[in-house]
Amino acid sequence: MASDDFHVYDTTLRDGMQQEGLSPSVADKLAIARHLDGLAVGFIEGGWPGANPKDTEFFKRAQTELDLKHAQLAAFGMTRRSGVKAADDPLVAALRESGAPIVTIVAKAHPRHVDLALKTDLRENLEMWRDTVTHLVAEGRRVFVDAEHFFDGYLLDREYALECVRTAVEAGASLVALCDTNGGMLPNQIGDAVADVIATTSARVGIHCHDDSGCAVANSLAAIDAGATHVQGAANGYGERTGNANLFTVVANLQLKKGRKVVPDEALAEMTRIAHAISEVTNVVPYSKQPYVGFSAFAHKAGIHASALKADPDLYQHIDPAVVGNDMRVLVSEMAGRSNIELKGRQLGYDLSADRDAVARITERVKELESRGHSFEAADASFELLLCSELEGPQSTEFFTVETWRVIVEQTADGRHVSEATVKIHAKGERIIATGEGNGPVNALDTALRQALGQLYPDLARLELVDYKVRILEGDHGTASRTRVLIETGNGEDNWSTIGVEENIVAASWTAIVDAVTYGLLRAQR
Ligand SMILES: CC(=O)SCCNC(=O)CCNC(=O)[C@H](O)C(C)(C)COP(=O)(O)OP(=O)(O)OC[C@H]1O[C@@H](n2cnc3c(N)ncnc32)[C@H](O)[C@@H]1OP(=O)(O)O
Ligand SMILES: CC(=O)C(=O)O
Repeated sequence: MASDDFHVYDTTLRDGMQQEGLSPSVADKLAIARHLDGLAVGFIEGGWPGANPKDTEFFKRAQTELDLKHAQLAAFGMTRRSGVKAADDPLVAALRESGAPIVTIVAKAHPRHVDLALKTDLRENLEMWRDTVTHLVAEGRRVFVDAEHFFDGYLLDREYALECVRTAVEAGASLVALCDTNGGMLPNQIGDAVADVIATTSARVGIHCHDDSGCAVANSLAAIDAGATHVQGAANGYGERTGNANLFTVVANLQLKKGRKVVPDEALAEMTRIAHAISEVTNVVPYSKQPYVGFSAFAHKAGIHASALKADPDLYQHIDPAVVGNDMRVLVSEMAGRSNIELKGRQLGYDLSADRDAVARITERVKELESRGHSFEAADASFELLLCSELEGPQSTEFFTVETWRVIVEQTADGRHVSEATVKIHAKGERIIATGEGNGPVNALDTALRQALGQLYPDLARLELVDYKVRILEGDHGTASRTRVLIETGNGEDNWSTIGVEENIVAASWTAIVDAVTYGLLRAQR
C-alpha cells in the first residue's frame, strides 16, 4: 500500500469520465482501474455509487474482480440533502453500501452556491457537512471531503470557507481537498489560500484542480509547495470542460522535478505505456504533445537540435525519456540538417557517421522533396527506401519496375461503383500483366499489384492496407494544387507508412502503394 504521508489520488473514473464523449462500460472502468494500480497511485475514485446503475455495479464487481496491489478504492458522493438526516439519505446509503473503504464527499464551500444551487442557508450547509461526515465516520469509513468551489468561495467570504474546513475536521474527516472547481485560478492565488488554510485550521489539505486557465498542473504544484499533502488528478488530463489536472504530469513533476518519491521508479517507467493503454480503453486518440508521455514529447525536428543531441541527448531534453517509459525520436523533414539524417539512420540500423557525402545528398534530396509536398516525418518507410537507395544503390530497393498502370471507375446499372485496375510490371526477368477489382481505384490498384507480384513474392500475402489519408496541398501562385497521400500498411506484426505526392490523387496513391509494397519486400528480404 502507498505511503500515507503524501497521497496521489486518481479521479479518472469519476471526474475524468465527466469529459464530453466518454462513457466507459463497467468492464472498461475495471480495466482502467487495473492500469492505474500499475502506476501505484494511492487511491482510485471509482465513481458515484447510487447516481447511476453502472457506477453502482462497478463497486459491486470491484469487490470480487479487482485485486488492487497498491491503490485503495474511494466512492464519491455528495453531502446529504438539505433537511434530511444523513442516515436517511438514499445517496448516502449507496456510499455506505458501496463496499469502498474510503468515501469522498463533495460539499459546498461557496455562499452563492449554497444560496442558489442548494437553495438553503449557510448554517444548514455546515450541518450537511457535519452530519454526513459524522455519519460515515461512525459507519467505519475513512472520509475525505472535496470542498467544491473552495477558492472562489474563499475570495468571496474567507471566514465561511474556513469554517467549512473546520467543520469537516471536527466531524472526523481525514482531509479536505480544496477544489478549484471552475478551474480559473492562478498559482499564486492557490498557494496563498492553501497556506492560509494550513495556518488557520488543523486540516490535512488536499488539492483538486481543473484546467480552465491552463494552470491545473501548476496550481496543483503550488498547493503542494504551500503544504498540501494530497493531490487529485485524472489520467491524460481527462475531465469536465478543459479537464482535470493531468495526473501523469503531476506525478512526473513531483518525482522528477521536486524530488518527492510519490510512486516507485519502476511504476514511473510504465507511465507512457499506461497512458496509452488507458487511451485504448477510452477510445480517445492520445494527445501526442502530452508532457512526458506523449508520442511527440521527445520528438526532435529541428536540425540544430539534432546536431546537439548527437553529442548529448540532455542538451535538448529535460529528462531521460526512458525514466517515464518514453523514447527519443528524431524526425526527418525540410527542417532537418545532416545530424537528423545521421541519427534517424542510426535508429533505422544504418551507420552513416563515416559517409558525409551520402548524408549531404540525402539531406538535400529530403529538402527538395519536402518543398514539393512530401512529409517524411509521417512516412518513415518512404524515408528508409530513399536512404537505402542512396546508400546501397537503386537496385537495393528495386524488386520490380512499373511499365504502365491504369484504373477505371464504373457505375453499374444498379448504381454501385466498381473499379478495375490493370498493371504491367517487370520482376525477376518476367513481364507480368495483372488486373484487380476493388470498391475504389486505390483498392483496385493495390489488388492488381499484389496479384502481379504474388507468385514471385509470396510474403506479400501477409500485407494489408491499414489506413489511407489524403490531403490537398495548396498550389503556389500559378501552379496546380498537389495531393499528398499517406498509406499505412501492416504485416500482422508491424505497421509502416509511405507517401505519394502528385497532382492526381490516384497517381499519388499509386506511388504510396508502390513504396508500401517495396518496403514490405525489403523487410521480408532482411
Ligand atoms: C464539481 C463536481 O464535479 S461534483 C460531481 C458532479 N457529478 C455529477 O453530477 C454526476 C452524477 N450526478 C447525478 O447522477 C445526479 O445529478 C444526481 C443523482 C447526483 C442527482 O440527481 P437529481 O436528484 O436528479 O438532481 P439534479 O442533478 O437535477 O440536481 C442536483 C441536486 O443535488 C443538490 N446538490 C448539489 N450539490 C450538493 C451537495 N454537495 N450536497 C447536497 N446536495 C447537493 C442540488 O441542490 C440539487 O438539488 P435539488 O434536486 O433539490 O434541486
Ligand atoms: C469535486 C470536484 O470535482 C470539483 O469541485 O471540481
